[in-house]
Amino acid sequence: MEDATMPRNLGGSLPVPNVQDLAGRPEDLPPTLLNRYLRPEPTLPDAPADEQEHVPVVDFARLFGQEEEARAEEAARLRMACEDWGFFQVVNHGVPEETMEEMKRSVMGFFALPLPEKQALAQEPGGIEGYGQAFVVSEEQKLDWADMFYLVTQPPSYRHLRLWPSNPSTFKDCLESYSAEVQRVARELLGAMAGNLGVRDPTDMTRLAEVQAMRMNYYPRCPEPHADRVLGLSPHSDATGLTLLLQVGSVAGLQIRRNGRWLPVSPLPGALLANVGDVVEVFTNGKYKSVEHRAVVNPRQERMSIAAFHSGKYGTTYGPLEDVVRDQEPRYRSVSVEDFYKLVVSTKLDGKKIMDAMKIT
Ligand SMILES: O=C(O)CCC(=O)C(=O)O
Ligand SMILES: [Fe+2]
Repeated sequence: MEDATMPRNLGGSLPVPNVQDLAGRPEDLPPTLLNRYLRPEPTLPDAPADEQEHVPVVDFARLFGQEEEARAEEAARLRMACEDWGFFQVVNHGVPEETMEEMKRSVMGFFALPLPEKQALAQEPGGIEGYGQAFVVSEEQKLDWADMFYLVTQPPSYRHLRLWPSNPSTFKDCLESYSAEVQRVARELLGAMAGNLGVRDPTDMTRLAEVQAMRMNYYPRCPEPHADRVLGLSPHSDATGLTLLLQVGSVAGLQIRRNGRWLPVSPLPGALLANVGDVVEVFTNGKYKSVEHRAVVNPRQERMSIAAFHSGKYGTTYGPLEDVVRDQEPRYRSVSVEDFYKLVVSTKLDGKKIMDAMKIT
């Protein structure tokens, strides 16, 4: 059934090879195909190892605890993280460890299934939900060394349960609990941001946690000598309100753009990595900026991650919040959520960043 509430056409992708399958038989990789993954020389350097800063850590339990001083301290850290980094690690978030571990196991179990079983849940043409790829729009563009499995998870009425795997048998229940827990964390964090920003009605911000989608990423190991010239995920900012990312194992791969360099991020055990999305940049009139990030591949080990994207409902509007703009000029346009998703797709097509399209010049 066609559902007016979700961007069903978002990210409709040209067919591309399954990368997990490709990585399993590197001897069959023809040069013309390999060429679609090999990137030109890097334009930004990596941050040298001895100069690497650490993403700020926000203690969720202190931020919402009883002790006033601790709350203020944590709120200040959150403010700094949002203004200066766009990324932060969230610890003591209250998502039960067992729920996180079970989610990781379920995702590992899913990607370990034989290809035909996964392909039974393949994306439909023009749709983003399901197993496949996002945003492949031209034969010329460089491809990511990854497969993904994308599901809309909240609110429950938005779900396309046909695409929810029955194997592993724990997957559905586990996704359901994990999704609700992470949505709670996102909602509370957005509420705390509203407090920091002087937004009088916190629901102006927390409505960005009403819709949730999960992108489960699988990055196969990439055979030498190509690993240095291949990316798992192209540089991008998230076209959502707030993202909460769970890395499945200890293999590193995420890098964020900071001070003109790529800075690797190693998640703390048990932490959720939060990042400000494009919609929060618009809501805050640019006070909090979405930050570009990418995933590199590993020549020896596969890597998986689970990104939970939070955004607003169809039928609402994205634009700078009155309480933030006050006597400033709005620097971003206000658009319907539907039009925002159209921009997401069209700015991908002409390679231009969506924020440029949203900015008032
Ligand atoms: O795999 C990662 O660490 C990053 C994933 C990501 O940025 C995304 O799914 O938008
Ligand atoms: Fe991302």
